[in-house]
Amino acid sequence: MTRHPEPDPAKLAAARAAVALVQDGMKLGLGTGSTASVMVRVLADRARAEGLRLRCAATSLATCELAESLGLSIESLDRIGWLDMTIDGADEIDPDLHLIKGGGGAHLREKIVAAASKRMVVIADPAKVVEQLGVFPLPVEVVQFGFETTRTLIRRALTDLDLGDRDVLHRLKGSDPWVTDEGNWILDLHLACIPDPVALARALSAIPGVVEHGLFLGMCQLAIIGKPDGTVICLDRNEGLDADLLAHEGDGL
Ligand SMILES: O=C[C@H](O)[C@H](O)[C@H](O)COP(=O)(O)O
Repeated sequence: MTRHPEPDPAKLAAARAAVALVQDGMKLGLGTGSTASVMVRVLADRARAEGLRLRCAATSLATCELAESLGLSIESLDRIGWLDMTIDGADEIDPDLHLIKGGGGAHLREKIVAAASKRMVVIADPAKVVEQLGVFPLPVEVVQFGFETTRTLIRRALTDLDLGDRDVLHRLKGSDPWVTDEGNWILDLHLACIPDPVALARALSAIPGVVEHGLFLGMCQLAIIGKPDGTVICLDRNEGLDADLLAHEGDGL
């Protein structure tokens, strides 16, 4: 039997709290990434132990493979239809619960699944909580055709938004382009800060070769931040971020 390393306690705490929200009969979206993988394991354990009848859609081939290997049955999103809840990770979370996602290149499918869900719950460790988005490079999925043209149009958009002359880097896997589950490439925008995420999202979406960017604005209703001591802080979009959490940001809590 394959042994898996002990999960990070903060991620595990967040995953357990999110899985506690799952009810029998629910239709679920399963996110992608290291935190979402912990959640899939916790979910599979609970589903097995309690005999939960769940219908799940995966946000990536990797999550699909993991979930099925643990006994969760995965169906296509279109077959399931609208979902009760999606549980996913994030690369950055700001005080309005706006997110940067796509560090693992899955943000296109993740956004489609989140848009099909009544509720998007994000799970993360404290390092993901920021006062302003943008330190994490913003992933943008682009079609391969006209790649350099699209990159130039993105650079122009950044200049128009006064974001300066920033690196717009082609994501690689070794020396080859990173290819998404949908067969596209990714540009990582090293912006340092994003003062107006709404304006940037609008500008990027208007560029023809852009398939999807990693800004998730107004999609997440609840963020569950796990702490290394096993406790969690829940951040509801309507209530804003916990001041203590922001004060501890960066020092590992
Ligand atoms: O493309 C990947 C996803 O958006 C992930 O949910 C995000 O990158 C967070 O991943 P992790 O939990 O591994 O930090």
